[in-house]
Amino acid sequence: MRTIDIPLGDRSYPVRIGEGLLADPAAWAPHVGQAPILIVTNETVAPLYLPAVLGALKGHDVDTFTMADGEAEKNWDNWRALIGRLADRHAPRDTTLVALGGGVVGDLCGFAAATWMRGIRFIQAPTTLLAQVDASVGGKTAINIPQGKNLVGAFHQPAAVIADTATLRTLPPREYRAGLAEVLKYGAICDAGFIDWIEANIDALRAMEPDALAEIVERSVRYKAEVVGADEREQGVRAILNFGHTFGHALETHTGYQRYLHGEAVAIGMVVAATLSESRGLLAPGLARRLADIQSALGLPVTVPADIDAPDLLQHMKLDKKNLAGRRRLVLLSAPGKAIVDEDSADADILAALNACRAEDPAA
Ligand SMILES: O=C(O)C(=O)C[C@@H](O)[C@H](O)[C@H](O)COP(=O)(O)O
Repeated sequence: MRTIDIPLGDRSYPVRIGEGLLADPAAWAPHVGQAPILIVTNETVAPLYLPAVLGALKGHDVDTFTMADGEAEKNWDNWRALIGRLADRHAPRDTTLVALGGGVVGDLCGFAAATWMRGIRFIQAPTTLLAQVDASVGGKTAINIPQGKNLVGAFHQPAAVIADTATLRTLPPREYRAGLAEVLKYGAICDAGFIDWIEANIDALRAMEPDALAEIVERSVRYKAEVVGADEREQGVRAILNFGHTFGHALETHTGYQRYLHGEAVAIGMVVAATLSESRGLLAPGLARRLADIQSALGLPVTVPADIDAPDLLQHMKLDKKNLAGRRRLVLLSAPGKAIVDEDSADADILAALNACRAEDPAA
């Protein structure tokens, strides 16, 4: 087991990464006391991993809350149902919530933890690649509303992250690929050498080779720990973690959270953001093409579909959380591995970048 600390003063916590952690009582023991535990999970994950977690937590007072699977479930109805369960069970303030699942479960469970009795303890037990490398770390919790992604939420740090890398072996291939988009994001914004590493290891990543998986989870968490440790509440540098997300969130919102997995939308968004960086003259030509080629090789989408109008996406971007004082703020690149926050892209620049990223083959 490897441990990476998220350095946040009295809100610091460990991210524990290893094979078989969910079933290991020793992985849980330091983070759960004698108070009640409510495990939040979904219908896909529950049959696979709930028995192991219940076994590891034997002797504790444990209840479970199981929701349906999918991004569209990160909504008011499930938040209300989860809060209702806590109320029905008279859950005291020392209750621990456990998010057992992907980013949707983690974000919704975290938001319930942030809001029940003004904030209770929770543990992230991420079972998808995307949640292990990104969503479970950093304390962003939220639900989606029809007007926009993650628009209702809170910063609420977990007490620990228990990332069992054995769970990645049961991931549907599409879910796994979606997680790779957030992995590549760290290369684009933090470390050009990581882009090189990913490019050189495409076959190993496609084959889900254990060493390659261990490398991407640990490296990604280290990049995220550094950024979150420097700026917990996104007052500055943390915004770079949003590279590709302004466009990705617009795609997700526009399609009702039904068409794309989050990582897929971010993959398209990263290509658009890199294309815009190049057309604005901020970034030397070539990286947008390179990111698109890597993503295509990893089985990720890279183009804006023909049936989605660029002005509609621009409209959704008005509610992006990075915007300040009526100014749109975008995360762009100035070099491979170097992100900047830009306030000067005009509507016309953005529309041109979106249209430049249309599929060359209209059937694609
Ligand atoms: O942790 C962050 O900060 C991020 O922006 C990471 C993103 O990859 C993640 O999808 C996050 O939940 C998006 O947050 P939002 O503030 O854009 O809703």
